[in-house]
Amino acid sequence: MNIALLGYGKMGKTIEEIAINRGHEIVLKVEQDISNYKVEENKIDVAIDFSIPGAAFNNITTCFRKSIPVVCGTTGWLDHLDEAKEICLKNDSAFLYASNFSVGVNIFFELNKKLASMMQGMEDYSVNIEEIHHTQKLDAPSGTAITLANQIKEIGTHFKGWKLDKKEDHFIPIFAKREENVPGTHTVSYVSEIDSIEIKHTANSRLGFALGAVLAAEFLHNKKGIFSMKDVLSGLLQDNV
Ligand SMILES: NC(=O)c1ccc[n+]([C@@H]2O[C@H](COP(=O)([O-])OP(=O)(O)OC[C@H]3O[C@@H](n4cnc5c(N)ncnc54)[C@H](O)[C@@H]3O)[C@@H](O)[C@H]2O)c1
Ligand SMILES: O=C(O)C1=N[C@H](C(=O)O)CCC1
Repeated sequence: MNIALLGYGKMGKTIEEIAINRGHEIVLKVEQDISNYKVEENKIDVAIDFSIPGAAFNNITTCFRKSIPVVCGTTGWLDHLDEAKEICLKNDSAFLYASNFSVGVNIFFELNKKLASMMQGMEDYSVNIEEIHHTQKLDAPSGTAITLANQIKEIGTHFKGWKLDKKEDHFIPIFAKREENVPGTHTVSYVSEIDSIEIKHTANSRLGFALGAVLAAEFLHNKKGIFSMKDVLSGLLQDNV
């Protein structure tokens, strides 16, 4: 498969390594405004965007208008996600967005939903989310923490949303910490006076994110429409998802 990398930073480089190992070719690397590149000259099968919040929407929709399917992992631009999906469908293209491509985190998402259902009505417990990432990260809270909070909100209907770094009635607090060289750690805690229940995912490197993104690109090749990591992993996480 011919892959375009939109963003060639920490993730772009890790994805390149895995894609080549899996027999794919990187035919384009976009590192600045996409209008400076001759995208159509490269016979791209799938584009993978891990860029910056301010560039993702333009990168992605430029590809849709050229009928190039896009896998996107860039976080911090979700206000425009629905618009991007509309542009994808209008142009008969394909799109797969995930706040986190790691298989382990996608299992963790399912555990989060299960635990949130079990904790419904347990009024002695209050929930909070902590995310820890490296100090270069541009957005806070992480996209993954937002996904976790939205999952809890959908199940615990009394929640109105989430708040960053503060506790407020009817909102799920997300505490964002930045520490050198941390690829990504997420903890969901339910705390009462008597005890605490925690589920935690720790990424030991960026390889899991990158492998998931390449698996998603392989899945999206020759497809049309909007997909999620659940579609990619449905065979793998068979019974319980
Ligand atoms: N979904 C996931 O699984 C997942 C995992 C890791 C990181 N991320 C997200 O991916 C994004 C990138 O992460 P990273 O660690 O590689 O960051 P990074 O800072 O290492 O790399 C970003 C790259 O984008 C480039 N860039 C700047 N402007 C651009 C433009 N207009 N078009 C294309 N590229 C441009 C920069 O030069 C830089 O090299 C972040 O939003 C991060 O949150 C998501
Ligand atoms: O390194 C990052 O930046 C990461 N971003 C994603 C997020 O915001 O959830 C996934 C984890 C790593």
